[in-house]
Amino acid sequence: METQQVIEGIIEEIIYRNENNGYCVCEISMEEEDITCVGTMLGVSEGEQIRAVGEYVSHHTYGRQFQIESYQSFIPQDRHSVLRYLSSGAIKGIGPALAKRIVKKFGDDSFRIIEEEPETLALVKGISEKKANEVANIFYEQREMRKTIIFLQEYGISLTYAIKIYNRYKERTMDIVGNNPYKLAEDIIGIGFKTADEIAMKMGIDKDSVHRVKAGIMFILGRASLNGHTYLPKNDLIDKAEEMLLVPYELIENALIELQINKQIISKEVEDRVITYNMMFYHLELNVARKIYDLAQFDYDLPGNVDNEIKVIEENSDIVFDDYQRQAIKEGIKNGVIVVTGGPGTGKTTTINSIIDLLERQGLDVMLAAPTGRAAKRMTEATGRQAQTIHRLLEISFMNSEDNNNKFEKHEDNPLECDALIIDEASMVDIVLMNSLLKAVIPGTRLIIVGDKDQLPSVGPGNVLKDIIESNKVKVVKLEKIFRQARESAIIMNAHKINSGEHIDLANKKSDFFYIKRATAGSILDEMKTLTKTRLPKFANCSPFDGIQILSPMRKGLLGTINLNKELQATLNPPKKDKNEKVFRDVLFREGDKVMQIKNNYNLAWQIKNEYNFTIDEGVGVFNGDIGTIIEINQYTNKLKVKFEDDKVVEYEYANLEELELAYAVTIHKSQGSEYPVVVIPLLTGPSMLLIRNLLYTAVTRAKKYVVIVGLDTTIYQMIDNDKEIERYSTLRLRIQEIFDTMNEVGV
Ligand SMILES: Nc1ncnc2c1ncn2[C@@H]1O[C@H](COP(=O)(O)OP(=O)(O)OP(=O)(O)O)[C@@H](O)[C@H]1O
Repeated sequence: METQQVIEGIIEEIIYRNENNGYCVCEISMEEEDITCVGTMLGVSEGEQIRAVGEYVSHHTYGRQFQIESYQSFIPQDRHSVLRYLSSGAIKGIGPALAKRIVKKFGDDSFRIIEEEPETLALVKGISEKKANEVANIFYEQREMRKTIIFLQEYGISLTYAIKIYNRYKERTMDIVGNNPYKLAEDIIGIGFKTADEIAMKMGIDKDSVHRVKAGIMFILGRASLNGHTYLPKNDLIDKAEEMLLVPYELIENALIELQINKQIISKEVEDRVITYNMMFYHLELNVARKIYDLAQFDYDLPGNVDNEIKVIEENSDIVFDDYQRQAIKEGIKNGVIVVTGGPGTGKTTTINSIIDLLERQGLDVMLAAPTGRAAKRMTEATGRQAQTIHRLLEISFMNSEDNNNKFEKHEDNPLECDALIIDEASMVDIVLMNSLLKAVIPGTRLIIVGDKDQLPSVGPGNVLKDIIESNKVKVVKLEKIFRQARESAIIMNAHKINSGEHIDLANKKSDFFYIKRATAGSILDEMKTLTKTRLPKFANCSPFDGIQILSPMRKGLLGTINLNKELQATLNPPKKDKNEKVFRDVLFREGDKVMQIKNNYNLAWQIKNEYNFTIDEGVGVFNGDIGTIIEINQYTNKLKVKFEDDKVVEYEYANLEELELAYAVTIHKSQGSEYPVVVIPLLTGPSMLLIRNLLYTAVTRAKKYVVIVGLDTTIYQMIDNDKEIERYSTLRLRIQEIFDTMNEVGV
């Protein structure tokens, strides 16, 4: 492989340019040869002199090229280049004929004249004074842009980001960044506090700068939200800020005051302690609480013959509802908001189906949605009606990645048109999504929230389902009975035992729940390989690419997902001559690999093609937890194609590979809301905060047909005994209580 080199030359021709992202292909003439260069170059023009750093690469069609990583461009000096530059159209209003006349008159001095004495330009035939000034302005702007890009690169900012930054701030860039580089962390997606801090340190900005401390505090609150919290106790926040920023306490206090004045954060006293929110999360909780209150104010009449109708349903389905189910059905019809919660096999789906039946018999419109594609698909199958993801229900609009707003077409001004909305797998809904959802639900719509409160909370911030239940302000029906059919499943029975802290019987081999004792990480790894490669595919009639899923409590360690994926990739999809590969950061992707999308991307386009390669459906949006297979890695287009379930094919630019992970093994956290025919769980040791009951409960309840646990029984029992939950800082419960109490007091 050739290494980095520096080239210098004149841009002879711009062959292609994408004005949005700055991608450019051009011909550069150097002393000894002409070379095609590709890379990100903003606003360069023919005739400019360029000094670029990069490497020579070989393109399958175009041959040897120079791939530019960073560059500086200079205003041309010699007559030929000046003419070339001015003729290229780089300066609007000057074409080849005028360019010739300018150069004829001023020669090498042309640029100095344009810049310093634009009025003199008017001496050239065909240039009015007005035009001369316009030319001077454009020239000035281009010079500023060039200077800005060089300025940003000097602080180690890559070209791609330099261009993003310039496009955002334009001629104010140097002022803004020079004054407060931390602004970049606020405004530019992809630049976080750490990068901004590095830039600031290179600029010699004082470690004690208030901008730095404020940005650091916002970063810590942002990181907390990634861990599921909507706030941090103020003392915690201060400790973390002191530790990370290494600045005195008073500076942090001052920054907190400034942030509060600017309404970026808010501190509140709650139950004898002061807590601090990023203002956005505070408002999200308030809005959600308010909307739940508004919806709950509606009471609906039960149809007079409701008991008869329930009886008909019972006769048709050959079951008798238990008291809680009957209560849930009636309350679901009567109330503005209701939560139906229960573990696996307790009859949630059966209950929802009856609610839908009864509502539809009254001529009412019912909509169904769930937080993930997989959960929505299951809901569709279980109810026989179309369920959608919440994102699709709210009609995701094309989202500019620079602008996080306006994600959904449905909101308060364009609400969902239905009489009842049923949300399944509600434990996965975070505060951000709940807020977006409730914005689109108008009072007068019944909201029926269904979920298992004992599952792990949502990946995103908040503890929405539990908080709503624990507020005690909204009607909640807990289903507890495990029905006969479900009782036959050891998976379901063991899940309930685990949830109530009871030790499970690991000796029973004749069921759908298996335990294989292995005492070392190495032997567990070996077992994982044989299980997924041969034993389970034969036994369960499905493959690790489609049906068998390994779920690990953690990412790190020999039995963490990172290592398991490496090992299983080598076993299940070993290297082959005709299989292309791509290394991205530390991960090697290979054609044939099983992968998972790890964030919601509303813009990513997908297509479904038929056997003749005609597109039969297309759309946008690939979501966290979607699993697929890599079908192509193209070294020349720098793209990787994944086929997801439902045959949706998605093309990833290499730069977006951070959205994909290998998925032979995924963390239990990531498996929430998904179900797989066969779940294999390695359990040996791990950080004690991960060896907890509801993690095991969530893992086991992901399996439809078989669970196989490989490891140590002592670890399994340790998890069952450990009913600690990972703490989530959230105050939605309090906000709901507050609003109901306040409104009741004022007699609304
Ligand atoms: N009242 C009842 N009498 C008899 N069987 C019932 C009753 N209610 C539900 N069942 C049966 O119990 C089983 C589990 O019910 P259902 O699928 O509704 O539960 P669930 O809570 O949705 O389960 P999961 O969360 O695992 O999907 C089903 O086979 C269903 O037919």
